[in-house]
Amino acid sequence: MNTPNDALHEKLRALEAIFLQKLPGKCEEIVSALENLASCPDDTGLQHDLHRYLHTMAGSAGTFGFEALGRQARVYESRLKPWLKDGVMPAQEFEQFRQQLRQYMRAVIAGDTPDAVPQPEDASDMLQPQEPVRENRLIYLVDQDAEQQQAISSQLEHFGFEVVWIAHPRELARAVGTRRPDAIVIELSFPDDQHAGAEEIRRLEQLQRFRIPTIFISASPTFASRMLAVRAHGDGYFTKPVDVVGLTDRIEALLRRESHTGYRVMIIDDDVVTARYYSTVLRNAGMEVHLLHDPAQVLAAISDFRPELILMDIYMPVCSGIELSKLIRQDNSYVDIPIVFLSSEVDPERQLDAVRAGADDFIAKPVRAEYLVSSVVSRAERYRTLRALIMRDGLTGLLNHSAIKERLQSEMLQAKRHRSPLALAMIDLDSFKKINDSYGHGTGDQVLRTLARLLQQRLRRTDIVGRYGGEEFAVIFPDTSAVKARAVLDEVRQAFGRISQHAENGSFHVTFSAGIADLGQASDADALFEVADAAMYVSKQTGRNRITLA
Ligand SMILES: Nc1nc2c(ncn2[C@@H]2O[C@H](COP(=O)(O)OP(=O)(O)OP(=O)(O)O)[C@@H](O)[C@H]2O)c(=O)[nH]1
Repeated sequence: MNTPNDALHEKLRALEAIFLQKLPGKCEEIVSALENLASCPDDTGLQHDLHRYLHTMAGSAGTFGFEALGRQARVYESRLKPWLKDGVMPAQEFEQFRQQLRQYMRAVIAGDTPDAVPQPEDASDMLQPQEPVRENRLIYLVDQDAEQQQAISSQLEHFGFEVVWIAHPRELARAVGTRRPDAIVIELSFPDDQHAGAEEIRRLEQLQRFRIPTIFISASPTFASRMLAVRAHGDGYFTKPVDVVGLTDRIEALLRRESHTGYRVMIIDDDVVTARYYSTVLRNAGMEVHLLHDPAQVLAAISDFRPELILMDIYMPVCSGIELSKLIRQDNSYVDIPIVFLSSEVDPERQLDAVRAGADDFIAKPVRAEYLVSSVVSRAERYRTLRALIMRDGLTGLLNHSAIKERLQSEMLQAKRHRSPLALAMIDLDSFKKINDSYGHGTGDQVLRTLARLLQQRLRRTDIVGRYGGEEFAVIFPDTSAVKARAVLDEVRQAFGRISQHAENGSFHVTFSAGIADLGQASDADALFEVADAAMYVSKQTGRNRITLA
């Protein structure tokens, strides 16, 4: 049976085969650039053409296992460089350079070079296959208390989790072996064994050799019991009666931390085969990759794809990578996207130029697949964390007021460009003042978090949810008509109304009112917010707990 690693291996082999097939053509390009230059040695355009071809060869050959060829191309590239700087080519030296390079390229075309047999790096050995993304997150709830099990299950299910109940820790290992859950919620102690929950989790970790995020629940608030959970590598500890909203929060936070992949990476490189090689490696590590071969499209591509990291080559035909980073950095919204040069440039001066132009890092080609993945992950992760701090609302974790406004503006532009529909919903909690007054501000905050999470869970990943103000939320539905958005949001409205909210002095239910506007009803983001807001007020005036189309 084919494993995911076999599949990656096959893809990389296929790309290597394409490189090999194109190699003679690339060598011919170098030879003809060389001959053009020989006929017109003072033409700086021709000098740069030859340099670019050699530079690309130096970077790509090593990547596909032709290490000696890559090294050799780099030697020729560095011999050419001082001439490029001064614009002068000493005739005799150039003639010697020309003879040697031509002879070497002919040998490569004939397959006579020291690395006629490529020894590609085996990227597949370094990468772990990724688990496919599952929409419904699975929780195993190991609990003997039927009443508590019922309360936890029904709340978690409201938030889109699939909950499977397991009556005793001894049944857990078999269940995990059959279907691995995203998280486990387990009682620390069982009547027949005080430590059964903690012990089973430790045993499972040894058996499976991987960690499943685990939260313990217990009647005991003591230091000793908590320590038992710590020693079983528990990620959370809740005492009974369990605060289900807090438990859901903790599970969400744990699962967000686990899924650190999925970063959006844009690769800008005119060398199609090399770019595909890197994209295959990154995709296999769970990232979303957008390949851009034409630098002139960069701003539209960034606005569409919203990369969390840009990898680019320094030498491209239309403009240099350094110029391109300056162009990207001119736009205020893109000053903080990490830009990493992936290039065979070895000249520290040029590397410094790149850093001055706003690059964050420099990865020298050829690069090991494992190194590429870890450099990308660490930079993209930091960017995501910083963005989250700047753009997210502290209470709900949703986009804050300015971020959702900015996002609506860019989504509207994009929708107009692609002639696709878009809807905007404004949502406002009903009689929220009364909830704060009756149950306290803390309980009010809990309700806000509950709605935030429900919206995130029930809507599509592509829908964008923000906290517009106090108890007001906004949802952008890209590619969706207002009528369709109303149908989807109405399901959320009904589900929200069914959730029972808990406070120290009792349980209660909350509803919301909403208004939905359509892209065609306004020309900019501010105006569209106003249209949706006015529709929301109609819902309030006509009895609340309803949705009105503008
Ligand atoms: N707990 C909490 N309350 C907030 C927050 N932001 C705003 N509020 C409260 O939300 C309430 C909004 O009340 P109103 O604007 O009078 O509206 P309402 O009571 O929801 O009534 P309708 O909107 O007419 O259904 C105020 O009491 C605010 O103090 C917050 O971050 N946390």
